[in-house]
Amino acid sequence: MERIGDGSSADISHPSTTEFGGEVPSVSSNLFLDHVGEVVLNLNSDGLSWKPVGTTHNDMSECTCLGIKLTSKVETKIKFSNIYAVELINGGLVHKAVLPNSGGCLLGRGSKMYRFVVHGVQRSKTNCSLWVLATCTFGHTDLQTCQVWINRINDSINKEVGRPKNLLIFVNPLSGKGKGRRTWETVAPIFSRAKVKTKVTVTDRAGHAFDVMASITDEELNSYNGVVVVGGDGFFNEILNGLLSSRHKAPYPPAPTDFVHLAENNNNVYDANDTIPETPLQNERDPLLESSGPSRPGFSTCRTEGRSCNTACADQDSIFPFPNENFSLGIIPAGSTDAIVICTTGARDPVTSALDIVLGKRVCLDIAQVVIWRKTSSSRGAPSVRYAASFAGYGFFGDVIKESENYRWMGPIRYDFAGTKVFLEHSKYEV
Ligand SMILES: Nc1ncnc2c1ncn2[C@@H]1O[C@H](COP(=O)(O)OP(=O)(O)OP(=O)(O)O)[C@@H](O)[C@H]1O
Repeated sequence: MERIGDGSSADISHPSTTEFGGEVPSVSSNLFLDHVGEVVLNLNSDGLSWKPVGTTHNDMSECTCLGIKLTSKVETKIKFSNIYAVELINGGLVHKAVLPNSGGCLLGRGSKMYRFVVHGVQRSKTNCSLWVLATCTFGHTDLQTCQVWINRINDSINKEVGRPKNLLIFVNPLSGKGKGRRTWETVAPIFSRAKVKTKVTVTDRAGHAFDVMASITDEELNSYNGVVVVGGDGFFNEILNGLLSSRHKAPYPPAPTDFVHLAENNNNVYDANDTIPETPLQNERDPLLESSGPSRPGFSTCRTEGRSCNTACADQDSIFPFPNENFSLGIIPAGSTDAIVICTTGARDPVTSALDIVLGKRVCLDIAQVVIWRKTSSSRGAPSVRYAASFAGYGFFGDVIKESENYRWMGPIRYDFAGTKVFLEHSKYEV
């Protein structure tokens, strides 16, 4: 056990480090906790815990830190997996504590303190799918003590696996009712606090993000830990298609029989499995493309040892040359429907999504591949391929989406309006 402090009366310490079998040595100090008073703060391999000092059985008044009700006798804990940042803030007076130990030995009344904030998350009490921000401010009269704590906490959170360091962000300013940019401005401080580098592109037209994703080199893409979409389902699918269109290689499914007949009549028989060229890795099993699902072309849910991931994982029949195992896709909801976010996080909350991303929380995502065979003899060559993460529409649904674009100014209600209009047109669709 290592004691960090300046040797003030309450901080009398015999600096020592307890280290078991290479584990993170636990550290302990007396610090001042905003709104609580003097506490003994401990750091161990799992996280932080603290307990108020100098209280008696009668001192059972309550206060709140990290949104948790504290009584003077209760030890409070937060795991490193739920901490995303720690930072030194301007010195100044700590808030007068609620607990009677506020006038403890660490601090004379009105003393100036150096302070650091631990930024964490916790589940909302009213909706367990939501993260809420939770902060805790610790103080000490000695700057060096604060700095040592900041470094120790940073060392520990940097060891958390799967957290991104560098992200490519696309913002659709017209998402929903034009709230993409505002949504990004709301969550951007979470990324900067967590020291995640971001390269932000605000699109200037439909198809802009597709073009960037389709043309970016694998080398550049792999300098990022993932792509984050600030927008709705349509925008996410656009980026997904840009990402996969030139990178996902897999045999096509068999062509429909009517297509084959029609093609034969035109003396133009295509072999549906006459697949996409340039698949040099076809038979080489990429160690990053583990799958637990049945062998079929395309993407499937995957599980890696002891955890799930939301990186699109291809089966052995398909090639998805991503050297970066941790490459992930993220969405911060700003759209009209946001079905993908609701399905993957259980909530439609930009802050929850941003926190999931900086904390490296992942979930698998199935991707559907839609192959559109062309029927004209002039269209020999690869069929048209699309990818979808939430749904693929044809006929009535396709018409509704197309029509709804004329009423984007209405916001989400445009789908109801366009749906009614297209329904009343009473079109027929061949399937
Ligand atoms: N700058 C832009 N100007 C016009 N259209 C854009 C721009 N950027 C992206 N788009 C297009 O806007 C379409 C819809 O965007 P998005 O999915 O973000 O919002 P939404 O349609 O309101 O939400 P949802 O898809 O959840 O219903 C996307 O298909 C995308 O191609």
